[in-house]
Amino acid sequence: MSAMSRAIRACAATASRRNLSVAAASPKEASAAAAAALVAGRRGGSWDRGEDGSRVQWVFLGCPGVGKGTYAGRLSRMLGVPHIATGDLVRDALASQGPLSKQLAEIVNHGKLVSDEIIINLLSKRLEEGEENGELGFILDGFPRTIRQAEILEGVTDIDLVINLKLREEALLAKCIGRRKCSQCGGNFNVASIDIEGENGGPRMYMPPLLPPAECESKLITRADDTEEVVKERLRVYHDLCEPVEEFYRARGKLLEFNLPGGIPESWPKLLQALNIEDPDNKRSAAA
Ligand SMILES: Nc1ncnc2c1ncn2[C@@H]1O[C@H](COP(=O)(O)OP(=O)(O)O)[C@@H](O)[C@H]1O
Repeated sequence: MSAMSRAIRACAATASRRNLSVAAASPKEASAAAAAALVAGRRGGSWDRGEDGSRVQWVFLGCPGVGKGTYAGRLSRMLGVPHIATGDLVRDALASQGPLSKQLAEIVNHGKLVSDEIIINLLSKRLEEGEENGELGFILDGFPRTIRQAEILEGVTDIDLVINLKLREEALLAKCIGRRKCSQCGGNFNVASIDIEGENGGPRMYMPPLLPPAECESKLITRADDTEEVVKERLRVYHDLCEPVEEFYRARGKLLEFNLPGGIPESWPKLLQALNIEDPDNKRSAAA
């Protein structure tokens, strides 16, 4: 049995143990309206884990630097489902110094995609661990990234919704290069200050830096693949290999396109609105 088929079997076994069904028939037509209706009609507008055992099984798509990790992480904490980022799984494997580590460094530090086999193995393992810990549902970030990965996922799970985050290309490179992480507390920051003129009379886009607190300042690290050259290659790879995945889900009526209007304070409430999730900050201020 090939590594790939073992991985598919592992993925399929995980899915069936988790009682996931094979994707139900979905509308054939590409349509943002279909995705919007999907969001609006879902459990009376609530995405909380339902009493019927239904749960969030979402995917985040989007170019490097768009903010998938930030928004997927926030939603995961809000909805109580795990945020599974395949980039993090890859970085953990890289840091582990195991036999895979050297092979991965060669690929990742050149901005290329890891093979479908490796990534599905890492993901299957992560899902199995989650299952052992009683996890339900997931928000996937950075997977699927190829049509083959999307087909495998579609064969073993019923993805509810795919959120495609979009940001103007000029901002993406600056955002990647500006990323910093505190090596001690793990906090994510960004030193880039983005201020771009509006397109065709549209609004100007301002994204202020997200600076670290003083105690983190001397402990900041930059990802090895966040150099200008590697980010440009990652963006190229995204357009070539990952953009067709957007079309894959668009054709199944699962894609919700979301254009980020600016930084987190501006974008987060609008994203919640697009997802038909009540903003807990509004709830709190209404109750006060
Ligand atoms: N689904 C995937 N398929 C193949 N490679 C992946 C996948 N997810 C992550 N990787 C590898 O890990 C790297 C980092 O991923 P990620 O943190 O998601 O970066 P990005 O900021 O480019 O979205 C990618 O450049 C790629 O080498």
